[in-house]
Amino acid sequence: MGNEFEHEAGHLDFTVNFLKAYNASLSKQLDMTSGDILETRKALNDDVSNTFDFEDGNVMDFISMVPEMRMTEMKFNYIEDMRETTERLMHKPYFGKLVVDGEPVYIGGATIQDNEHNILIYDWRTPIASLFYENRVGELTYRIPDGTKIKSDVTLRRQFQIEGGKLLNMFDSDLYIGDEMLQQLITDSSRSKLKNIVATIQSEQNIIIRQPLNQDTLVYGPPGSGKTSLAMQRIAYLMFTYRDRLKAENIMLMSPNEVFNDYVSDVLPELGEENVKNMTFYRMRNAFIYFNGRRFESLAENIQRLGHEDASAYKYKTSVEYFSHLKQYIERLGEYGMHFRDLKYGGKVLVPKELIERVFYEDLGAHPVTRRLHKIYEDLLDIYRRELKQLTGEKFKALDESPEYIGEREELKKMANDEATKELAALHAQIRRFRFVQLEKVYVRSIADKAVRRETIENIKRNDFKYEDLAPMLYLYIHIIGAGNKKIRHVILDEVQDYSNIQYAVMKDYYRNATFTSLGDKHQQIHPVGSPELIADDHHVMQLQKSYRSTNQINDYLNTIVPGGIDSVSVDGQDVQFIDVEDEAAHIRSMVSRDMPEQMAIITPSREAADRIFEELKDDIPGLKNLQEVDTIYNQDYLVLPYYLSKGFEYNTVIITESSFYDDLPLVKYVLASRATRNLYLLD
Ligand SMILES: Nc1ncnc2c1ncn2[C@@H]1O[C@H](COP(=O)(O)OP(=O)(O)OP(=O)(O)O)[C@@H](O)[C@H]1O
Repeated sequence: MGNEFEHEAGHLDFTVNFLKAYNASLSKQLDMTSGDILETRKALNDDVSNTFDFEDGNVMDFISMVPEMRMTEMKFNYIEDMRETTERLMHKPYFGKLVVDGEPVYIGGATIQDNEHNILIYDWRTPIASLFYENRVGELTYRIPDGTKIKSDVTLRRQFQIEGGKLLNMFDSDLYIGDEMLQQLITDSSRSKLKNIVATIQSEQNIIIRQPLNQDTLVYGPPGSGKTSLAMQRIAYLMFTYRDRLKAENIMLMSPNEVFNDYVSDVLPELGEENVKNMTFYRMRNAFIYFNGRRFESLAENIQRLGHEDASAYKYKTSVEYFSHLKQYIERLGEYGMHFRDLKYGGKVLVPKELIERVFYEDLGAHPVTRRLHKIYEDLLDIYRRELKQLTGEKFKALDESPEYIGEREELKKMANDEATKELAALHAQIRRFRFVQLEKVYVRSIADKAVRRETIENIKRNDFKYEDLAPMLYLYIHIIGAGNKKIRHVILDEVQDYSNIQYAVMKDYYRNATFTSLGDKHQQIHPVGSPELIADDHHVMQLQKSYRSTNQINDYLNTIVPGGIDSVSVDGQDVQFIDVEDEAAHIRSMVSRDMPEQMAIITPSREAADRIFEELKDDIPGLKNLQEVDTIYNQDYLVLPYYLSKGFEYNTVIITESSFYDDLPLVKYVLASRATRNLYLLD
């Protein structure tokens, strides 16, 4: 082994030196290329005057220079990318090695070739690197992009611990007896944000990461099984494997809340990739200008309200029965059930709703519903344009005749047009936003339950839309008026159990060019009511079993809440502490004065309780932050937060206050307790 270690240390030195030299030469090339770009730009400035002149031919000069400029800039970007990659790799060129059919294969963060095109390092996402994540040696196979399986004889699998370009340790796993690197990572709680797991991806996780792009995948797994980590690794894998057609702007990460995006934001840059787009279900409504000015309850407000209010409307609107009723209702809208609003302007009705209805059902009756509405939209825009023209004419005449306005005719015309446009802005907006369709009424009529319907009407009158109204209303909009984002090709959706079937359908139908990777855990329910299980028969469903986050003691406790939920792959720690206290703040104060944890989350049963305990502790715990519903920045080691904001995160130490609050909400308790990596305290 001693010799082997020296041999590997020597190989590492060689690789690091190569990377350093490569990096230096790239920096030089970069200077030269940026010089070229500056020169071309200067030449352009000198040769082609600012005012293009076709006669002079300088427009043609300009056009002829474009391809060259583009080539130079592409070259610049490529060199810049490679320079960044070599910079990143210099500190840790690789983390693993295989010997495949007698040849060494080093695996790291990017593929690097030497001057003779020998591959020094294989990117972890290349097909052959997949063998590394089988976590064993022997006769193994991997798949190449055309689907062919390649049989290989793997005689060595080695993991390296490398820091600052120096080899610290290495482990051979010729027989899989446990992953020492993984154990070391599990005990590392030095960072508060999610980290990448590229060096220790487990074989069941590897299969999920490498699922093909063209299918919908649904992954279930217990707390700590790496779902969020996989989501991020999978994005990196997809961007690499399908790089010719999938860029960061084509991938959407659907997050459970706004802070979550910040929590995961380090992973992709660390893997050398750009962060992708992000969205929450609640934020999706902003893309529908119809709903501007409508106030929808947020998810956090919904959770708090339904903690103590009757939830029958919520249950009805998230039910599978209502969803199938809604779909049937939409199908019949072509014959009856559409509702319209008068198109009004300045207190007078310009186009009465009866007329719109007649055009919709009679004149355009042969077309699909969405087509009919778009035809009406065009007709109404024509009417708007006519009104604008007429009003502009009247205004112009008035200005022209007024002795106060002396100006050029063109100036007066513009003034008249501006004034008329302003006056008709509300009319224009009604049309542009499709407000002539009375979507609220269509929605209300789709509700078969009388009591729920009555309650919904009252809420709508007060402009008080509930969270559970959002999904059916967006669904109606998408299917009646039509809306969608065609640019997104893949959606990664975390915490899938938190979405109802209607919500899921809204996302699928809105991102209609995208396939989905959805991940979640049926047992992690933070909502007091929850939603029926997702029906996703057409998805490729996969199940994770093992959990890597919490100590065995915490996992044992979690298994008392959901028996058999977790297969713990972890380390031992201290027992879970159940503590009866008079004064929770005083207890926490004395706890941290004895021993300040590296990170800590104090999780409370409500916003009020969070505010209270924060006030009591803020002077004792420097840097303590009271996490808010609207926060978008996660970066904090000491947090107080109400339970419904804790989704997806993890902390070295978790203190759950007023823990008996969750006695009737065992699945909420399950989520909160599973946030702890090392120490869990349940106070009461
Ligand atoms: N293969 C792995 N190697 C190292 N660490 C891992 C691995 N898989 C998961 N982890 C670690 O386990 C912890 C839990 O991972 P993650 O948050 O991705 O799980 P999750 O399934 O999304 O959890 P939850 O459903 O509870 O939110 C993280 O600290 C992550 O780094």
